[in-house]
Amino acid sequence: MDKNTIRIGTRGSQLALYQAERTKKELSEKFSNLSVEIEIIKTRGDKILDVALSKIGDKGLFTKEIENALLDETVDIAVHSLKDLPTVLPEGLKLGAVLERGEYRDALVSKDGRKLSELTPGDTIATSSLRRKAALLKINKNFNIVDIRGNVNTRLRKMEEGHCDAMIMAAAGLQRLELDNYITEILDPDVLIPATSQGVIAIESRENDTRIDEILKKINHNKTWNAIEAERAFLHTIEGGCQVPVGCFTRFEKEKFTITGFVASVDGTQFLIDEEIGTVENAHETGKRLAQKLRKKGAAEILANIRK
Ligand SMILES: NCc1[nH]cc(CCC(=O)O)c1CC(=O)O
Repeated sequence: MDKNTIRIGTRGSQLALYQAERTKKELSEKFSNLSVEIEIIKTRGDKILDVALSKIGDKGLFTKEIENALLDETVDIAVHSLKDLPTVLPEGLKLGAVLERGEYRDALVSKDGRKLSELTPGDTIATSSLRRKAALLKINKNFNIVDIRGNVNTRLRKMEEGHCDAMIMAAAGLQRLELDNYITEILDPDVLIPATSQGVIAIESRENDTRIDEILKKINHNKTWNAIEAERAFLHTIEGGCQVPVGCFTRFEKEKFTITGFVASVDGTQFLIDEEIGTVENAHETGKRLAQKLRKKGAAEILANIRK
């Protein structure tokens, strides 16, 4: 293996390619004689386009084939949207680094420019995320929520064709594709708490690959790392994946941060929310504590009912 080359494994979607290119740029800026190559790998999630994500119920749907390439040493690192990466990674792999977090909130994209507060029960709002669905139904139980799949461009086209009046997407995804002009409204966490790790680009690497560890150390963003340590510990302890209505976000104030998390029933009628304050030294424990707090309030029962 040429020690001046680093091969990035990524999905071929426009968003994934943007993220891989961003990583390549950061690597090239820090290591001028490193040759960075991008390898596109197709995943099962790219092939199944007609089933709601929450119904496939398969962790690592968008990551498994890429992780196998990492383990086979066909590639050296893999770039993902962190929110698509399960909290437990396959044996032999680890989270190597994260890039500075971008916009972490969700965005409303509506066909005629109306904001969320201007939408009425007759309007159809598309999202395939149970987290977004629960939060919308909590705001108005009569909203008509429908599923939608496909990449960002496909979704925008579906809306134009009449599939829905509005939809919710991660603002970061739209921004990365330079589609921010479609954003009608950025939704603050008091309206919709984002997904764990939303807006974070992650680099997965092999355990015990010291050459890669040395490289990744230089591009890792520490503050983002601390935030996602807390958020992923929360998600792991609550035992939520992308198949359950769970979310959290972290705000920093100097050395301290506050993590706010929620667990809800799919219809939004049960909605538990709480927060914890932590420091960078105990980020993991803080996230875990928040999950335990919500479990005491009944989070486990809410989630067990959804999984039934
Ligand atoms: N689940 C798909 C996915 N994974 C990452 C992003 C956007 C980028 C990010 O959140 O980091 C999206 C699109 C969306 O949720 O609208």
